[in-house]
Amino acid sequence: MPAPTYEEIQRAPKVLLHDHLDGGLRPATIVELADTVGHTLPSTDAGELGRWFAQAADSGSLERYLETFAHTVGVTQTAEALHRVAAECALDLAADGVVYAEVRFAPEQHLERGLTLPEVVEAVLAGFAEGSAQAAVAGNQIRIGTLLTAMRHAARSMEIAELAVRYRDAGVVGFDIAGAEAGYPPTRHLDAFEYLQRENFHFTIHAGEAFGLPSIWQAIQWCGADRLGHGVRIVDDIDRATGKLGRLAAYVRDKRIPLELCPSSNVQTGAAASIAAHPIGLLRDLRFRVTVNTDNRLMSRTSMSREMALLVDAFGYGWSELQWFTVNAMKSAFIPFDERLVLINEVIKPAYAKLIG
Ligand SMILES: O=c1[nH]cnc2c1ncn2[C@H]1C[C@H](O)[C@@H](CO)O1
Ligand SMILES: [Zn+2]
Repeated sequence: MPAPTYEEIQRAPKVLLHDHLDGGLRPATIVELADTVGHTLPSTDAGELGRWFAQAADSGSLERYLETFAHTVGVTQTAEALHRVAAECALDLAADGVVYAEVRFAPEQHLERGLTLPEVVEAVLAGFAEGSAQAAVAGNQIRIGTLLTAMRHAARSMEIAELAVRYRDAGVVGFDIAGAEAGYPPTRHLDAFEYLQRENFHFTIHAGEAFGLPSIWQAIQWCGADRLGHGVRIVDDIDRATGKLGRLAAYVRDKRIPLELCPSSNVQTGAAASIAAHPIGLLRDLRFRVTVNTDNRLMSRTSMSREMALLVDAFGYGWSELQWFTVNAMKSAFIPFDERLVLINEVIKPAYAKLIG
């Protein structure tokens, strides 16, 4: 059977669990928004700006990669701007064939021009709703769940966790912490995670990206994370020659803890040397609960289709592997079980059955 082409992958239903709203702005939108608020950009040409983000993010260091967000966050400080970028995010994902996405952002980073935390959340939720409705009219059905992120270097995680719970019936399906990992362990935010567990809420934690096993161990065994944002460094607990798992890696696999792997992003921040050398190959072979994600479409100049196409090229994957990643992601989503099943049985499986032939 011939390898899936990029165009075919784009038409296939895909599920995305790890995508940052402020890492996915369209370059042309950044230029327009910057103009209206007087924000200075490295370039006011959309093409050049797009290339600048990718190059600046290609630093080999998470800290330097994160510096590029000053521009996307800088131009999204009003309700109108947040609404617009959320709507465009929904449209862009839907046009790429994503049928279910969880998109995250940090409300505390959008308060510079006087918005309150609830106003930030409401603007984004309204933008996702509008973009999803427009996409449906164009024939691309997408459902978007929102994750609220707290910045791990800051001290607002409890407040953001409460905000997420407050909006749980309005489209917020989970919570996360992000930002520089080294020096900011997950247990710094233990009170927020314990609160969320008492509320029967869901959360993922960025862990095992720029820092290794202690971060993953804390995220799971102290904080109770449902999923791992990246988690790629779990390979440090696996003997690559024999495939023998250490106790933490065995626990992650036994418990079917989903890994939100983001291949291109990991190459940019130095967590993997190349796509071909990315641990996703090993982790899939060992049948961890692997999912494929974009992380930041702007900084990585990527999309769900592109991430999958890169894996097809590097590892020779076919439709059955792409379906496996997609079903894994849908099983691991934070929406209710019955709603996940509907998407798996009525959208994903029928489409891949046709592709597999
Ligand atoms: O891959 C990442 N690791 C840690 N933090 C990240 C990553 N991608 C984006 N962020 C940060 C920068 C954003 O401003 C923030 C909220 O989306 O999350
Ligand atoms: Zn991320």
